[in-house]
Amino acid sequence: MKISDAYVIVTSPGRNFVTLKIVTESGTYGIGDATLNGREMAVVAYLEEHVIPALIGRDASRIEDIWHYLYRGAYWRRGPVTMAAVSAVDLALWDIKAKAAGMPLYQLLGGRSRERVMTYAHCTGKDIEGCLAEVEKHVKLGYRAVRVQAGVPGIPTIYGVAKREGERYEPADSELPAEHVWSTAKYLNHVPKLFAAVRERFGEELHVLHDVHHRLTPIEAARLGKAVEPYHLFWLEDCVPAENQESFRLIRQHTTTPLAVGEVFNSIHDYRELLENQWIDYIRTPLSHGGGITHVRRIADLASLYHVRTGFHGPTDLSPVCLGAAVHFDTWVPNFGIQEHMPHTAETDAVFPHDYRFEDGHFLVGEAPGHGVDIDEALAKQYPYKRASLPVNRLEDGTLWHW
Ligand SMILES: O=C(O)C(=O)C[C@H](O)[C@H](O)CO
Ligand SMILES: [Mg+2]
Repeated sequence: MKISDAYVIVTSPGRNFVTLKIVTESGTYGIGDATLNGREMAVVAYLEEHVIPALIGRDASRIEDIWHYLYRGAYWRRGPVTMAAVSAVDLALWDIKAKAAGMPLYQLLGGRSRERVMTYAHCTGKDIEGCLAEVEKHVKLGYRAVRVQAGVPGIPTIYGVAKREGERYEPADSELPAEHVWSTAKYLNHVPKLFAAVRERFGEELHVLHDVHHRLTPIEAARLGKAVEPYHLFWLEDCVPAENQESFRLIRQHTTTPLAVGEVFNSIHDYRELLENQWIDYIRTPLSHGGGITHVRRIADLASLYHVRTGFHGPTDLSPVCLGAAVHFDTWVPNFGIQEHMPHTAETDAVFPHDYRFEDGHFLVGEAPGHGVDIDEALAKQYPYKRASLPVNRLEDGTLWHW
């Protein structure tokens, strides 16, 4: 099982994706997602300059040892670029191990814990009516859970809302960062009205989620959590920037709205106080940013001690490789909660053939050995990399804020 070759494939079938391919002497190969939205080429450089040369000749079956070699052995630990690279190696090695065992990945992890994986869709509108129309569309498609984000009067562009009605939301929409304007007061006054309208139109059964995208202070987040309690959200996501884990103590003291955190985390250490103090309800770190299966399953196990469940990040800026591996993980992990689902474009799906399926608001895992996702390298070459950046956010007086 010696690693004989490894290389990076960058492709942009509608948006940029970075894929690591690891090949063994026997010809068995695995692929991992190394995409970090807006910072793709930083991960490519880290992989090509520092990781791949050290992988050649190693035993691909020693996943645990290679993980520690890349994490502990690097001296410069953690951080999104490093951990995206480590994650890609880990996902590719689990793919190889499962293929060598002739098993779908979920079997290797411990087998099925459920028949299907509940997903949530993004529903966005420039105003409440537009958003309700999107919810209606997604309920008809079979979704049991929807994330709702609507434009706020007086704020020209806002996180999570598509530029045109009916289009998909794409955050990395310009070569250099676009500048958005933010008003906490306008937002806080508007959001409860959105949820009141959703409950009135769709009743009590639909699971409803919302992403604050790190924009509030702890006391503002506490106010929002309390204000939306009557609409019993499935979760309120990233209500404050979480570098200071202690912030969640205050939020938790004020509200029973469930809290989800962690799409920008990349280590179990980012979660320790949040979990041990039972300040959150869902962990969001995707396999392609949190150190792959080897590390994220440790986070999930720690979370399970505190009744915390998984709700992995699943925007279009994670490739089908990450999503495919996530569907295996979600099928196995005992403390599964929900899986985010933003459908990829047809071009992306063609570059990454896969055997996971979407049906009736759920993902169904495939039975092919490995994680079930491949890359068509010839097709990938037809879509060259294009620089794209995430926006920045400023308060109305010009102060730089959290995007
Ligand atoms: O899907 C979500 O919950 C997000 O917050 C999406 C992020 O904005 C996106 O992944 C940034 O690259
Ligand atoms: Mg989010």
